[in-house]
Amino acid sequence: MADHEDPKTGKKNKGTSKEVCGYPLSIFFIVVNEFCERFSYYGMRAVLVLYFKYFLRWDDDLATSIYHTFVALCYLTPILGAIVADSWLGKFKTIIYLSIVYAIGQVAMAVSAIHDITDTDRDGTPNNMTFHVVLSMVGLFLIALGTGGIKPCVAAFGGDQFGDHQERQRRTFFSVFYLCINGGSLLSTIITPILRAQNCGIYSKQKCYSLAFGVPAALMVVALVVFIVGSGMYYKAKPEGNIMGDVCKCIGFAISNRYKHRSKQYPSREHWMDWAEDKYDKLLIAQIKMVLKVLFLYIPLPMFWTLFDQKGSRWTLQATTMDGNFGAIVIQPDQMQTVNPILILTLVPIMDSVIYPLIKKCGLNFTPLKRMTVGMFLAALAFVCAAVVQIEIDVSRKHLTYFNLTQFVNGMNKPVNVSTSEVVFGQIEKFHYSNYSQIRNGRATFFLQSGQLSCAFSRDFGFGSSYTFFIPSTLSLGSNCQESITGAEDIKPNSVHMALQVPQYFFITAGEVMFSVTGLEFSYSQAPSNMKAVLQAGWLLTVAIGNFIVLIVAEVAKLPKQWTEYVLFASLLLCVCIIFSIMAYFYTYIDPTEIEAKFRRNVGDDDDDKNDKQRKLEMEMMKRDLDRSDDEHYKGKQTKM
Ligand SMILES: N[C@@H](Cc1ccccc1)C(=O)N[C@@H](Cc1ccccc1)C(=O)O
Repeated sequence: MADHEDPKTGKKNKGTSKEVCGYPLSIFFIVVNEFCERFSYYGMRAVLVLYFKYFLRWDDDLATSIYHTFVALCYLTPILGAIVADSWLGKFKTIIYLSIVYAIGQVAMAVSAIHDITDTDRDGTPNNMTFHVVLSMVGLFLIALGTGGIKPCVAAFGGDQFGDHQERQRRTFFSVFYLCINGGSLLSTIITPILRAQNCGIYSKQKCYSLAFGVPAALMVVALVVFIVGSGMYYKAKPEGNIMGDVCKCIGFAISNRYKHRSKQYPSREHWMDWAEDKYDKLLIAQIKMVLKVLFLYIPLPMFWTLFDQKGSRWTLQATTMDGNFGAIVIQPDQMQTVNPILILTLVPIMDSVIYPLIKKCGLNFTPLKRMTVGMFLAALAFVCAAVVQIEIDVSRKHLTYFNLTQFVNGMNKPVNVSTSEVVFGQIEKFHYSNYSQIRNGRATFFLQSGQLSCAFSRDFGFGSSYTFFIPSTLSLGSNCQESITGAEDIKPNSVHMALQVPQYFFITAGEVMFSVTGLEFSYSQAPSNMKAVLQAGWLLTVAIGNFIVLIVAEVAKLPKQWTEYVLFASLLLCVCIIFSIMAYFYTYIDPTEIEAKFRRNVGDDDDDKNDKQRKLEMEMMKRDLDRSDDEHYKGKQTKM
């Protein structure tokens, strides 16, 4: 791509690569890269807990804690990636290097799941579990570093490809980007569990975790290759030195200088950051003000993610107490989560092409911060729906889980062994009964074996039901178990249907579209040019904090009824939403490029005395614009909430 120099800013122009329908061709490679990367991440995550539980043989508590620690790490590492990108390597190289780390991590996970490597006695189970545990932990650490590290860079790098004249296209890009994330995650959350359920192995056949991790690993390699192929077409903004170090030093100097001049004899300055002017460049101070303004606005945001991320935990647990029978198909509780990406794929185009233009036609200025406020409100509404569904479940609930309890009574004059592919009832002595065992809902096949007698029968199980099966005394070699074995329903299945969760999924996803898609673009558009990735990382940090709040609130509140916890979260978000709307009201949108350009121009004009007055005036205006949120001066370009 040929970069052109902007005579005003002195910087390389972007948005000048080959264009297709007004979009830079380079973004095609970026969105395909994101699709493959998200496939890789969500696909691996979908089977991770089961890998811990069934392959590494950890208990539920350990599996859950390591899983959440991994997810939290994935949202903390963006800061690292952003600092490396903005201060040292630039976004392009950071994405390449960290993608390699990421792919190595995925391959390590796939290798760690090959049981044959240490299965020396060839019984189908690994003999050196330490090898598998260590390799998978190393793999997960590399993945967290890779996925988190590149996350703020890819979105910001995509935004960088657009020129100033392509603001509308850039907004559409962030929507398409979000669609790709959800397309990739939807496919992978459907495919990897299917791959896991296959049997594979050299000496003995086991559930194929290596394939379930191997395919995401391959997709990560594809993501990297696609990104490299687009290399010649990208606009690559150069990193501007250790910007984070400069920012910290500048803030530190402003604070200490302000403290040194605390006496009343010194005139006050408009903004506390202005105390850094004695030593630091005005442009850097202006850029720091821009970042601080946005970061201040971020303070209430973690509460949104606190509610959002409970889809995967609380809502899935809620689904386990519901009836997932949809006639032709039976939906498992964890499969309900795919409703989110499905709705995203439908709602993003509807919002972009119908709802937002319609609102605009009605003369309403639906600014990004207004959208985010509405998004928060919708998420709170989703939790009100979840509370109503929970009350419905509590009223009608017969049983606590989506497993069904099943026992056998052996009426034969000899012992019998009963098992399914997942559960072993063990040997039931003659005229005895077995303990209750948990059977998954849906269709289950039981295998009976007693001496020469061997037969099977299948039954459908409703959610949360309990059954007793009678093995008749007449059962003998050649009997048809399907007909001979009778069952009695001790407890009726759950009666509240999983479809009732659809409204809460709808509201939380509509909220996500308004909040998350908009926030992603807002974080990009309001960041100074040299801190785009840093602000993306700040945005992702709100996700990490939101996840910690879930743990804290659930631990501290310890409410006896689940529905009251949902109401508590809805109320908290509603309060936060009101606070955010007030903060947003006082926020003035800025155009960082324009402000930076003016600062640069003024530095360039330094020795031009004729422009001195004009320069001073412009600088004052820009400073005022950054300092005072009620400033209406740049009304054309910069609007309020
Ligand atoms: N809607 C989610 C993807 C998802 C897919 C399957 C189950 C649950 C979620 C999404 O778009 N995620 C984005 C943005 C995001 C959202 C929450 C926390 C961090 C980022 C993503 O980049 O993964």
